[in-house]
Amino acid sequence: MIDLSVNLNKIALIRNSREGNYPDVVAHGRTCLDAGANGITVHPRPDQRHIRPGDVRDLAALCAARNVEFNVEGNPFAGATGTYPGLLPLVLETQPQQCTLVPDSNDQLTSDHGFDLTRDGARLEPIIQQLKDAGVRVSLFMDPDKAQITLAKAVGADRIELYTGPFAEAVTQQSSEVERIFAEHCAAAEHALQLGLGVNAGHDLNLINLRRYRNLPGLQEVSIGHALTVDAISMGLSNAVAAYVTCLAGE
Ligand SMILES: CC(=O)[C@@H](O)[C@H](O)COP(=O)(O)O
Ligand SMILES: NCC(=O)COP(=O)(O)O
Repeated sequence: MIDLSVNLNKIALIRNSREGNYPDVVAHGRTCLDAGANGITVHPRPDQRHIRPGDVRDLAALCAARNVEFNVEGNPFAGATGTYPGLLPLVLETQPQQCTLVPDSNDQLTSDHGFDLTRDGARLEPIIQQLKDAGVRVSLFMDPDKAQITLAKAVGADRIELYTGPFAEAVTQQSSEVERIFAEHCAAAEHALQLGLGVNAGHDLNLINLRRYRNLPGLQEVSIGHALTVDAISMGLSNAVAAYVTCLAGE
């Protein structure tokens, strides 16, 4: 079975468009776990556009109470800014089971590439060691590039998370590239498995492209947020409108 870790960024994004705590991110995390999700993912960003440090603390407590995996993603090189303490201090404080390091810049719209470990490997290595010493499993966000995945093992990663954005886009476009890209991911996954690395995947996975991607060799976990949140709206919108119409009719 492939584990599903639900990314709650987009619930927090809606919450942040008003003052207050509506929707309640922790309550929605509980709903995801009650519905069968295996864990929760968040990706706090320095601008706190969605997940805030308090959410990380509260969701860590929820996941610990439910004995499920908590996965915190983010840029390890982003230092403290304003009320954002920086990824490393936040992870060391909240002790998630897994930390997925992602090479995002501070103002990035969303994650769009894996690590270049030829460039970043040396400064990543002590960070990975520090996290592992604290008992946190470390996954690195990677493109399906075998040479880079060999370096992921060399710098001490436990797992990789394959960046699935281009695969997802090819499926959406019904491009003839889908099978070539998927074959590249399969080769990368097999290479990682041979090195003893675990294999996660994520970014823009959805109910359509997963029908193909779920066949990736050794796939342990997918983290999904954007499409799952959109599906929650689409699948629930008729019911919600009907409930309001009924309410307005005085029923
Ligand atoms: C690491 C990754 O793949 C991203 O999908 C990320 O977790 C999502 O971040 P945003 O929700 O900020 O786009
Ligand atoms: N690691 C990927 C993730 O957490 C969710 O990505 P997306 O489904 O929001 O694109």
